[in-house]
Amino acid sequence: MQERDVDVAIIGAGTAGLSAWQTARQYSDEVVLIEAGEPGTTCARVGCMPSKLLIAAAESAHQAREAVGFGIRIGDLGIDGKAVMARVRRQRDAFVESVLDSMQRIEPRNRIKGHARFEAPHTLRVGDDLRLHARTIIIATGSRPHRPDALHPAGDRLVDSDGVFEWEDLPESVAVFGPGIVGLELGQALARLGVRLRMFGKSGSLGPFGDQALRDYAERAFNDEFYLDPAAQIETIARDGDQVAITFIERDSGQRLTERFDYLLAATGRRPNLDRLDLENAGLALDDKGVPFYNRFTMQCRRADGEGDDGHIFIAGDASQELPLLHEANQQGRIAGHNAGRYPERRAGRRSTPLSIAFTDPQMATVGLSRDEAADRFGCDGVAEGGASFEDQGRAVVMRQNRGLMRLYAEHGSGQFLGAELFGPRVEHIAHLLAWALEQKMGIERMLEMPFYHPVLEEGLRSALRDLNSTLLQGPAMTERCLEYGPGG
Ligand SMILES: Cc1cc2nc3c(=O)[nH]c(=O)nc-3n(C[C@H](O)[C@H](O)[C@H](O)COP(=O)(O)OP(=O)(O)OC[C@H]3O[C@@H](n4cnc5c(N)ncnc54)[C@H](O)[C@@H]3O)c2cc1C
Ligand SMILES: NC(=O)c1ccc[n+]([C@@H]2O[C@H](COP(=O)([O-])OP(=O)(O)OC[C@H]3O[C@@H](n4cnc5c(N)ncnc54)[C@H](O)[C@@H]3O)[C@@H](O)[C@H]2O)c1
Repeated sequence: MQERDVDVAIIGAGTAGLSAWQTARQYSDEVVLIEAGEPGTTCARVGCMPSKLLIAAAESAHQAREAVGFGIRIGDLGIDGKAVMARVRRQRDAFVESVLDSMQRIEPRNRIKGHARFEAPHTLRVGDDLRLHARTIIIATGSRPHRPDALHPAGDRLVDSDGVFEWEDLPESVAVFGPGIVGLELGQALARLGVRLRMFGKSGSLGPFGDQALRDYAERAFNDEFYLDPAAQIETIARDGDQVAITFIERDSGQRLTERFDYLLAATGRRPNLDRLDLENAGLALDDKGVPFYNRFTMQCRRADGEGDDGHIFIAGDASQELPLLHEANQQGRIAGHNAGRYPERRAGRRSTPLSIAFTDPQMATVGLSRDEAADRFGCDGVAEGGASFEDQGRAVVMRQNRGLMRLYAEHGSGQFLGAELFGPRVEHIAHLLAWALEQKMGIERMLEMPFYHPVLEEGLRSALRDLNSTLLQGPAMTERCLEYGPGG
């Protein structure tokens, strides 16, 4: 058994692990990055990038179909599934390659291949042949798709998001289980690429929305394109020839139907990769799901033997189960890297405004506090709500993308902006403006003083802000758009 002493050992070479390495390396030459699987990060291999590549192809098909609404005839639409998947995989490989290139900056002796697990609080066993003694350790092991037992009867026809990007051709049909962000992004893209699709959820949840009005609106909008039942009644799932047969109660007719699909796509959430780390040897306090308690400003895990969070083990990225998003993994990795590098000194890192965007059409986004979180913090009477529809918004009408709704929350009295849920065309941009406004701690009146061009989608945001301002009793209600701001403004 080879033994080695290091200053910082980072488990997992994903986005969080790489950003942790980059920062911890500023403090020591002895910072090792351990990777058990294929390097290249979840984001580039099976996450953000390949999913957006599939969505881009689907958008193109959708625009071609929609062109007729502008008086433009394109003729018969042909979708070459093999070519679509070839481009997805080719571009995906290029993104992975760029990550691998940047990893070359890490000295080979500090890149360790193998599965790491704890033998003791300061000792990691990597594979069969290496034992590492580390002054500090960062857990950046990411997450993996969860496949509930109920879906296992689908056998080898059961895939998850990792499997989709290995397809060499588009299937004829897919049943998607889970209308979360992964299910909606991939499901809508597949439907737009001509795949026969049904989407089944459980308990009524839909994407990231907490606001019932947005959930209802989004459910209707998606159902215009493909079958979606967020609270589905599934009776049986069985392997049938080369397919999977699903018996379910159809949402509107109440009929019992049995349909066959090429694949059952499990988009039923993700679980942190903490179960094979032998965390019981790490001396950490764990919650009932086995996730370490940690301080979100230092990313320092709490020791099992005390109340404090002053241990030498840190956590970052999807493994922390806080907000499984790329920019969060990056930020958490940076904080963990700095604190592990300069341990035992520690500093609180900066955590930015919560921001999440689903690349569906219309897009879904959440910023800052949800309505329930705002009510918990300020009391129900302390929170004002306002909103606007995209249905009559000028620029959205021009583009034939006038579907969607915005809900904004602010604090009564101060007029402080608190958060928003958005469903609408390209709301990724409005979500960023709102996140930046939150970072600046802006009030609704000040946000209304910002410039708004004409005609742009952001004028819809102005309508929502006006509505919220009048609920706050800080300004007049919006009466008629055109009179004040020009058509649709
Ligand atoms: C389909 C999909 C689409 C997504 N789209 C977006 C998006 O558009 N925008 C966005 O912000 N986020 C998106 N995400 C989420 C985003 O990809 C993740 O939040 C992010 O990649 C997490 O990074 P990470 O470093 O925590 O984990 P990872 O990149 O998964 O890295 C963890 C690494 O640890 C390794 N590892 C695990 N256990 C061990 C061990 N014991 N020993 C050694 N190595 C180990 C793993 O092999 C892995 O390489 C998407 C996710 C999915 C699945
Ligand atoms: N655009 C993005 O930023 C993006 C894209 C994809 C993923 N992500 C990240 O990945 C995380 C995981 O996404 P996800 O969609 O896999 O998980 P999720 O937890 O958001 O959604 C899972 C969905 O599956 C449903 N579900 C659970 N068990 C089920 C069952 N047996 N049958 C039917 N439905 C079931 C849940 O009710 C929920 O609606 C997200 O929270 C997000 O942070 C981000």
